[in-house]
Amino acid sequence: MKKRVTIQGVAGCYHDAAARGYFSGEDIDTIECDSFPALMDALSLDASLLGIMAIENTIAGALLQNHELLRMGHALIIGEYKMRISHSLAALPGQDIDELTEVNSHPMALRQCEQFLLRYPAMKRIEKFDTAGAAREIAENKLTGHAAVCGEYAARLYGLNVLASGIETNKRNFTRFLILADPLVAADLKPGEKDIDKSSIVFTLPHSKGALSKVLTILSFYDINLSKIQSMPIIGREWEYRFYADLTFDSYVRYCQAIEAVRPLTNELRVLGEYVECKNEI
Ligand SMILES: O=C(O)C(=O)C[C@]1(C(=O)O)C=C[C@@H](O)C=C1
Repeated sequence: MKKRVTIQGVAGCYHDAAARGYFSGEDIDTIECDSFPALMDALSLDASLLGIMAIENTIAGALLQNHELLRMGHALIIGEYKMRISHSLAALPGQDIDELTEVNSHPMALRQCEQFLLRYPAMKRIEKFDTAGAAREIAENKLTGHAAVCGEYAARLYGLNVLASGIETNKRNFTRFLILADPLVAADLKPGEKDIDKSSIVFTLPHSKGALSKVLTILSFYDINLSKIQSMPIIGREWEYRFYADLTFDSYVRYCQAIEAVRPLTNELRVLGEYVECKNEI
């Protein structure tokens, strides 16, 4: 059966491209959603849907709210995809860069182009729900004076003219996306144990001396590499934090042992998914 993947954004956005990249060789349908919470709602209403969600970018940093959405939702991570993001400035054909008064895009995309945009103070930055959506709106409503920060593919798809390309602050601009599925579907699509080499977990810690250090020491004892750790404040429990960690490892058995060893030292430990690390970084 053809896979249906919910994306944040409209046709031509980076989520669309990442979904097609992850499932390359397969004919998939992408389902448009206008926000990350809407994407999670769509996943919880239809267990047959898959989802794709950006989680961090090498220039703009983590999408913090998406960590919380993952924790609160019931979908599991079944894979990840890292994609090079290259932005263009696109406007209606015939428009000159000096005529532009407004630039529209996804907040993460605007942040990734900060230095380029600083050169054009006359252009007011307006956040939109996605890059391709911003391009489509300009094209459909014939908005002169407006530009979109979007991918070249989106500019072409909606008939806009590219005024500048490669406008991201740093060329090493990558976004990491997570592939999500309902737990029942995840059980079917999940890689075999010998292929799993990455896991994402979330936990809280008691407020005691060395609590985090003890967890990290145990992980290291089991040869688990901590590829990322992100803390988030716990709302309602002032100055307490929740930790999101990505673990990479060679042995699934050792990883399972490590999880059981750290469990008694943590509170509310939850495995958000076990999957194959994406190696297409460069
Ligand atoms: O607006 C888009 O095209 C998206 O897919 C969103 C998004 C994001 O959420 O970070 C995806 C990748 C880029 O980092 C910029 C924007």
